[in-house]
Amino acid sequence: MDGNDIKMTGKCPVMHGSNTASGTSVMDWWPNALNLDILHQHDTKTNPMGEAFDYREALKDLDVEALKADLRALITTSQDWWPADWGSYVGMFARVAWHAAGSYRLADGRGGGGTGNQRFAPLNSWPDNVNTDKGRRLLWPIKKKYGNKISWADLMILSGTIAYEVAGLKTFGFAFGREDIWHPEKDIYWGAEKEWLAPSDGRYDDVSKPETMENPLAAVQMGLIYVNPEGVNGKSDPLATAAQMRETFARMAMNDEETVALTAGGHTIGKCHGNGDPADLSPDPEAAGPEYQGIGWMNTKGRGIGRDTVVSGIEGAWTSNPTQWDMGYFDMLFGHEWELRKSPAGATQWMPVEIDEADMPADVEDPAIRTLPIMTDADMALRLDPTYNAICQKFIADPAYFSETFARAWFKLTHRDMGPKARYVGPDVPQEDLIWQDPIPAGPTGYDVAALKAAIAGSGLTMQDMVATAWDSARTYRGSDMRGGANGARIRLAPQKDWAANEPERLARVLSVLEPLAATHGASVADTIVLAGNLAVEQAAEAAGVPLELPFAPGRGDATDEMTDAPSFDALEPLADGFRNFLKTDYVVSPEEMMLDRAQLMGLTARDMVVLTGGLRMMGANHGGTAHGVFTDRPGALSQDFFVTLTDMAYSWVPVGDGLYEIRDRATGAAKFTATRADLVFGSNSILRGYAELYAQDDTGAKFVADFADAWTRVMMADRFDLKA
Ligand code: HEM
Repeated sequence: MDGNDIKMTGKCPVMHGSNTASGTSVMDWWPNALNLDILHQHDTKTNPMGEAFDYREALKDLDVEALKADLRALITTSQDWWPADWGSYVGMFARVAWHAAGSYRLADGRGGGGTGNQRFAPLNSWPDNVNTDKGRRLLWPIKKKYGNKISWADLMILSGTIAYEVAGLKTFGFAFGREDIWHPEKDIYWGAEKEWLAPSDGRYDDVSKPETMENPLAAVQMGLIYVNPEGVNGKSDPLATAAQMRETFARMAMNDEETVALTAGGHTIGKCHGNGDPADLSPDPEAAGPEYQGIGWMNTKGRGIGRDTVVSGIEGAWTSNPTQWDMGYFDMLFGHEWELRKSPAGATQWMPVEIDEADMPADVEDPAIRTLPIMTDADMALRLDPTYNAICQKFIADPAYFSETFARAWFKLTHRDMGPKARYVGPDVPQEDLIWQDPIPAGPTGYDVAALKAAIAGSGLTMQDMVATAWDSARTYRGSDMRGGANGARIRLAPQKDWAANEPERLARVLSVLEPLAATHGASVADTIVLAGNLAVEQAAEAAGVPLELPFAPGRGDATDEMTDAPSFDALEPLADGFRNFLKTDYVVSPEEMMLDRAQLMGLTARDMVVLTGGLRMMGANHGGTAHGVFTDRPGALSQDFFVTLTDMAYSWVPVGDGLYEIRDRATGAAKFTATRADLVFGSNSILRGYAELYAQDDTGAKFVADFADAWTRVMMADRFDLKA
C-alpha cells in the first residue's frame, strides 16, 4: 500500500484511534445550547506565537520604507504562475484589501480586515473572494522575508493601499497594528443560509425593502461582500441595486458620498474576470484536495490565467487605462450608452452600445488587442440613482475633490475596525483626528486619587448607584472594533445618556454628583465614574469580610458632543445585559444568548461571565435594586451567596411570567428570592454550573472576590489603549 492508497484494513467501520470526532457535535444535537466556545477563541494554545509575542513591539523593528519598496516591486512584476493583468497587480491587491476590510459591519463591529481572517474559512472560500488566495500567495515572498514583523492582516491592507499609490493616487495614510488570528472566528454570524449565494429573500423581511435585512448582516447574499453585481438576486435593475448598496454601505458606516467615491474609485483600476466556463474551476480552497496546497478555483481544463481567468464571471475593465488613477471611470460611465449582454461565462453585464476603438481597454496580455469595457449593475446604479448621480457630477467637476474623498474613504474603510487612533502604529499615521475614530482627549493624571475617592465615599451615593454607573459606562466596549467603553465618559452624552438600559433618571442624578467632584479634584468624569465603581466593589468586598484594593490608573479623558458621531453609537446600545438584568420581553434570541454575545464582544471568559453576574447581583446593581436577582440574606456583600442559592436543592425555581422566576423553599413552598432567566443559566448550563459550584464550595468567598476583582478590573481597563500604546 503506498501513501496515496489509504485503505481501511479492519472490519470495524470506525477508524479507532485515528481521529477525534468530527461528526455530530453537541451544538448539532442541542442547537439551542449556549455556544460558550465563542468566548474561548484565539486562545494561547492555538496561537503559535506564544504569550510573550507582542506584535506592537515586533513592528518597531520593521523597515517600513523597505517593505513599501518591496510591495511596489511586487505589484509591477508579473509572475508566470499567475500573470498580472497589463503587467500590474494594482487591481488584484486593491480588491484583496477591499474584500478583507469590507466584511466589517457597524451593528456588532465584527468582520473587517483587522485580524487577517481572509486566510481562513469561510472567508477564504467565499464565492466573492475567488482568487484572493492568489493575492496572498503573491504576497508570500514578502511575508516570508519580513516574518513576524508584519502580520498578514497589515500586509493585505497595506498591499491595497500601495496599489493605489502605484496607480497614482495620493493616499491619506496607513496605520500598522492589526494582529493576526490563527484559526477561524467562531463568533461571527454571516447568515443562516446553508447554500452559497442562496437568494437574498431569506435575510430580508421584504427583499424590496433593503432596510429589512436581518441584523447584524451587511451583505445581500451568503458569500458576498456587499451587493450582487448582476442585480438583486441576479436580476438587473440598477435602481433596486442602488437601494441595496445604500443600505449595505450604511451598515458599514459609509454615507452616499463615501459609497460613490469607493465604488467609482474602486473600479478606476482593475477588471472583472469571466472569460471561460466557471464549471472548469477546481473547488474553493477549503474544499480543494491536498495537491492544490490551499489554492482554489484553478482551471482544470484550459489555461485559466491571464485573459482566460474566471472570477465573478463578468468580463472586462471599466476604464481605458485600468492601471492608472484617473477620471476614466466617470468618462466611461457617462460617455456611453449601455445595454445588457452576457459575458463568456454567462454573467449579466452592461456593455457600451458603441465605443471608439481608442477608448477601449487593451487586452491584459496583448496591448495590440482592444476589448470592450463593462459596467456592473452597481456601477450603473451610480449613474441612474439621482442622489448617486449628483455626487458623480460633483466629482466630475472637481477631480481633486474626488481623489481626496476616495483617499479618505479608503482610509476609513481599511482602518474603521481598528478602533481608536491610540492603536495606530507607524510613520504614515495621519495627524488629523477623524470623528469615526471616536476621538478621546488625553485626561489628567496628576490629581490626588485618594482625595477624590474619599470625596466620592462621602458624597452620599449608594453602592448600587456607583457600581451600576461604572458598569454601564464600561460595558459598551466591544473588542470587535474596539469602540465604546468607559474612556471618554460618553455615557454623559447623547445617545448613551438616554438609553433605557442606562436608567436615564438615575444616571443623571449620579452624574450630577460625580461631575462636580471631578471638576473640583481636577480629574476627568471618566476616571471619576470608574473610581466610584471601584469604591463600591471595595466596600462590597469589605462587607463580605474579604478586604480588597483594586488597581486604578488615572488618565481617562472626557469626549465632547463634537467628538462624537452620535448616530453610530446607536449600534452599541445594550438591548439586554444579563449581567445587570436589563429585562426586555421582546428578545429576538434568549437573554442568556444576548449576555453571551455581549460577553464575547467585551472579551470576557465564561468564568468572567459567572463572577461578574454573581457579583453585580450581590451589590444590587441589577435594575430594580434588591427587588430581584439578589439571592442573598446579606445584600451589598460581595459574597458567593448567588451560587450557593443557585446550587442548593432546598430550593425550587418556578417561572412566574415576565421572564422572572421565584426561588421557593421546597419544604414550605414560600417564595424566598426572585431570579431572571439569565440568572438561572448559571445553575442550569452544565459548563456554567461547574463554575458556579466552584464558588459555592468556597466558604471563605476569597476565590470569588479575587476572580471578580480580576474580571472587573479588566472590564474597566479594556479600552485603555492610551496605556497599551
Ligand atoms: C457596490 C459594490 C461593488 C460591487 C457590486 C463590486 C463588484 C465587483 C466585481 C463583480 C468585480 C470583478 C471581480 C472579478 O471578476 O475579478 C470587482 C472588481 C474590483 N472591485 Fe469591486 N465592487 C463593488 C465595490 C468596490 C469597492 C468599494 C472597491 C474598492 C474600494 C472595489 C474595488 C474593486 C477592484 C480594485 C476590482 C478589480 C479586481 C481585479 O482587477 O482583479 N469594488 N468588483
